Amino acid sequence: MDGRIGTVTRPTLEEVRRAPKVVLHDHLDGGLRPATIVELAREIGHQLPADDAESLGRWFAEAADSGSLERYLETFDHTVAVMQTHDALVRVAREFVEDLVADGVVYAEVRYAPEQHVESGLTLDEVVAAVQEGFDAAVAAAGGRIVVRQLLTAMRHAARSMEIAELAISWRDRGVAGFDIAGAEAGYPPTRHLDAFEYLQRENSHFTIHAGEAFGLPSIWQAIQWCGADRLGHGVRIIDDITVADDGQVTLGRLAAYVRDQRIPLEMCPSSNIQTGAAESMATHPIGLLTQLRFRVTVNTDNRLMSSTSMTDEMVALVEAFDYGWEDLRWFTINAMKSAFLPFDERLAIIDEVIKPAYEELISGS
Ligand SMILES: O=c1[nH]cnc2c1ncn2[C@H]1C[C@H](O)[C@@H](CO)O1
Ligand SMILES: [Zn+2]
Repeated sequence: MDGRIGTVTRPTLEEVRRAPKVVLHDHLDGGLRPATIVELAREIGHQLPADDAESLGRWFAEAADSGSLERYLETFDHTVAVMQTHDALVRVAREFVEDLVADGVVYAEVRYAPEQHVESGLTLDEVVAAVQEGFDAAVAAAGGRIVVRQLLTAMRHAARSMEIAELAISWRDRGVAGFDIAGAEAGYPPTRHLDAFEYLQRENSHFTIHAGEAFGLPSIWQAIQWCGADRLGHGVRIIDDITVADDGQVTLGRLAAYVRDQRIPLEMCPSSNIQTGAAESMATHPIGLLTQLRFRVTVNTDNRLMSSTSMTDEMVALVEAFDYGWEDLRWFTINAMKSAFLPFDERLAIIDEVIKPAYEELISGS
């Protein structure tokens, strides 16, 4: 494919890979290299559903393609199992960032739940330190081509969110930019963790909440209006508060209007949504309408291993589904950088010095 459709030039896979990209929603335990899982599992005697890297990669993609968030989440048992020691965490974190660099990502917020990595005796603090060590090594090796921050996730079915929020604050100047809750959404509303969110607000910290993925508007409403989320993880179901009449007239309900008016960032993860049943297909994914309505849409991978994807692949899939061009990809990228949990001057520097000049060149050359 040479990228030309009629007279319009479509961004090609290789061009998109070279373009600077920003990811705000990418799980550390959802982005291991299959070959690394095989090696680490062998070291600790963990039984995997496949023995070689290629079949294991395929197994993850197929098992995660289940149409249900709960079943999708079961696949993490195998990644979390091999991430229980200092050395394993350092390695996984280092390789994760190496893969982001190779994919052209210039800024990443990487999340995981420290409470899931203490089975072999590491403390929560040691878990965060090991991940940071891996990130630092890969960032140094990349020579400044990427900036990476951790987001600490608490599992919504568990009861350790306050502890994890305190951990995020204790690491706030050492690589941790914020907090999140994840896991099964139905039955576990965000308000269960209100004390943690209120604590973070009092600390002038930042957090995002997985909401509006496997459950609808009440989850989004609670995340924003009760818990004070800065961003929404997924947020796809905000579409339930938008009506499009036969004549194309669009009406926003009060919650959708609030999300758009307040420029609340939506961390959209199209491929993941198709696997968990939150969206039917790329072509019908709500990201199309939400982009058209100028919500603050960002594009993310969620779990590169389970969705067998990358930032480049997500962008290219959107280009193919919605005929997006460079201006659209730049808009997604700047939206994401504006929404990062990084100080304003640092966000601006990446937008002005890295993102804009690169897209300017891509746009003028297309
Ligand atoms: O998309 C998701 N929704 C809810 N939970 C998720 C999603 N992707 C990953 N997780 C869970 C499984 C991981 O073990 C955990 C921490 O990264 O977060
Ligand atoms: Zn997620």
